[in-house]
Amino acid sequence: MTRVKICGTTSVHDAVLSAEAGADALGFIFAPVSKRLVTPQVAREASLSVGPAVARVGVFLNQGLDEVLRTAEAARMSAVQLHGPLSRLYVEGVAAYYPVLRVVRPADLAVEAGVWTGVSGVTLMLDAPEPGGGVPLDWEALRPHFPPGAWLAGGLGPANVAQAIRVLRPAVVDAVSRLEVTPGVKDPAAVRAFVRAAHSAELESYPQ
Ligand SMILES: O=C(O)c1ccccc1NCC(=O)[C@H](O)[C@H](O)COP(=O)(O)O
Repeated sequence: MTRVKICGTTSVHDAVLSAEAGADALGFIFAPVSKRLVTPQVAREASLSVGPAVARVGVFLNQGLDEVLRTAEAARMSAVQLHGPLSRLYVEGVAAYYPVLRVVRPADLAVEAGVWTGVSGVTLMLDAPEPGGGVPLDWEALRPHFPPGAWLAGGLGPANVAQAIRVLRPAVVDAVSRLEVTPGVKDPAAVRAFVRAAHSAELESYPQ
């Protein structure tokens, strides 16, 4: 079964809502540019409210190593998601402390898949060039380069997630903008429909 990450959690209420809907992971965005920015204090409270079976992913964009590690610790994150043009040394530095999702854009997928495949503690996540923008990717075109075990984001929602899963077979699907009533506030019906659609997607009928 494909697992689900619900990103852009900004309150205890929405953390519990996503967990009760069946989410496997919650994302907390600590990048100051985001409309879904959350404080480490609120993220910590939300993180502790969902129990140990739900992963908590701290999301960062071009932030200093020290800031990433301190924030992830303060917010009780279980993994860290890294966006931006970062050095291999930096990514490996974070991976020494937390499981890392290294986010790559479609144009860089083939090269980055080569760099990170087999590197312990680092998992590839494919996302649109503008994170949190709600724009879907061309899944068919990306299929030859999408590595087993990678995570998928970019314009996913209840209506298209099953098709994305059939084409790319990601380990985890991630979404935010199509699951909100307004940036940072979840739409309960959309969250539930997204988790249901992803968890029940059929893989057999799509040719590999
Ligand atoms: O969503 C944001 O505001 C954001 C800002 C800066 C860095 C990352 C951000 N989001 C990361 C995510 O994991 C989103 O869920 C992912 O980009 C998919 O977003 P969407 O296409 O809106 O579903």
